[in-house]
Amino acid sequence: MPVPEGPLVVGVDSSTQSTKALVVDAATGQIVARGQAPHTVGGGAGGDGKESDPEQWWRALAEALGQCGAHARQAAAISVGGQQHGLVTLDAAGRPVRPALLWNDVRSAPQRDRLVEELGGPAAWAERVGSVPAPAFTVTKWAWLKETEPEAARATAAVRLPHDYLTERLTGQGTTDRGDASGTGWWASASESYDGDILERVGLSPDLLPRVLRHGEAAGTVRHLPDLPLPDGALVATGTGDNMAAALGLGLRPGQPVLSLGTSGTVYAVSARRPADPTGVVAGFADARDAWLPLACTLNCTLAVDRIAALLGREREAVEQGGSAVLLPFLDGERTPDLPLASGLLYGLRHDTTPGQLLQAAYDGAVFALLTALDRVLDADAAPDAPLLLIGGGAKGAAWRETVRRLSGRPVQVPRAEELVALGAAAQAAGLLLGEDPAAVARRWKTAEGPSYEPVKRDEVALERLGGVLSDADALLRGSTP
Ligand SMILES: Nc1ncnc2c1ncn2[C@@H]1O[C@H](COP(=O)(O)OP(=O)(O)O)[C@@H](O)[C@H]1O
Ligand SMILES: O=C(CO)[C@@H](O)[C@H](O)COP(=O)(O)O
Repeated sequence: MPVPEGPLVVGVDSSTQSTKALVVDAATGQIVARGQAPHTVGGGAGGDGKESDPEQWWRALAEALGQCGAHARQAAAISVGGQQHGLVTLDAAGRPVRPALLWNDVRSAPQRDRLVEELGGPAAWAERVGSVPAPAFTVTKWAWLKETEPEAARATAAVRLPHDYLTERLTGQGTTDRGDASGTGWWASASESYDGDILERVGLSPDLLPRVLRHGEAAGTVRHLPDLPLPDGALVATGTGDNMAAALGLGLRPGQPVLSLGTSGTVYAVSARRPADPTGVVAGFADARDAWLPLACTLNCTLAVDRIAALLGREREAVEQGGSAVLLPFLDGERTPDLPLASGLLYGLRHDTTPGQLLQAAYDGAVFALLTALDRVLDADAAPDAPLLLIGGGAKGAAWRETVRRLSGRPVQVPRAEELVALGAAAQAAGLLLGEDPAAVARRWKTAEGPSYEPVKRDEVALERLGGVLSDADALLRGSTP
């Protein structure tokens, strides 16, 4: 391995399933060391939620950094990208009051419906906040907590997002950034500030929230932390949500579409225009710089398809083409389309349907849900033939890639760099350290380079079949019948 040229920086991705840490040479983008440690997601008291212990994220960070050996101790700057939306409630001593409610916990669907109506409906939310909240959004989770666990809400002295929690443990300062703040539902994109009226409606004092840093500001420096292999005094960048970090990590320019296949499926692009989609399909996030990140997200992506592969007793690549089965893999309810109470649906079985075709149908269902949002995400700046940048753990799989090609009809590019969230965080840390634009840092590191795949003819028959089943099964998918 070549000797690093520049100062070393650390980029962290604290996502749903694990923490990944990279030590990167700020001059060249070369990955000098990496570490990864898993997280546990539990169902909460009733078993129907999605919760994780923030303390475990901290321990996972220590473990992942520990795996980076001496290199982490030489880092001059660090930044943390984290799963978006999660509600972290801390007591006066900074300890979690209860496990964090994660982005894919849909128990706050009734509170979401009420909040949308109270504020004047979807169009009013889109205009003011930039997004019509899904039950993913922090504001709906806080409303759920106030209603369902009032003692926990009363004991809360600070409210944080996952990346804020980790950043604060590094620096001792309560901070966040505009990218991740834009997924709370109480940060209004129209005014680029916390919305006092929304906070009042859900009974949350702004004093409990972190300060929103501007792009390029430092969150602080690493304080003395004996359990973490980082040097005291290293610079800490703002950090951001994982999708915003990946956009930085790709050095994304406006109009370049990204499809990310991880626990969540996401489709997004950077835009110079503030998004405000009244249908609620597109969340109008801010990016981690000064632009915007219109994004649509599904709850059921790689984990759901892996689960179906396991049920069928097949390897994830053991797909077969053909047949007429349709599988909507909405195992966790769904966000795109907005069906929080849905469960998975299988239709179109015949005597000759094979297990491999059923697995392919699960891939089709997951990719179809994401692609329905692609045109809404892209604005007038987007070239219709721009390649889809395929990232996330699923991008390593041929079955995912071929499904995306067949159902999108677009060229696909798969960046060789695998950990784009952690790389984006590293680029943010390098940008802070060197006084450079983090997206320019990532472009200098050539993170988006990788094999390109020509477009293939779009499989209109499969798309039509999927769309037909989705609309015919609407009543079933909207109901709570398991
Ligand atoms: N070689 C592979 N082929 C296809 N999918 C893979 C491969 N390796 C990992 N994955 C998928 O990647 C997913 C994790 O992706 P990742 O982007 O790390 O998720 P997250 O950031 O949500 O925790 C796993 O659920 C797994 O299905
Ligand atoms: O909710 C969203 C985006 O709005 C998700 O994309 C989360 O940010 C979780 O990300 P992963 O753990 O799947 O990376």
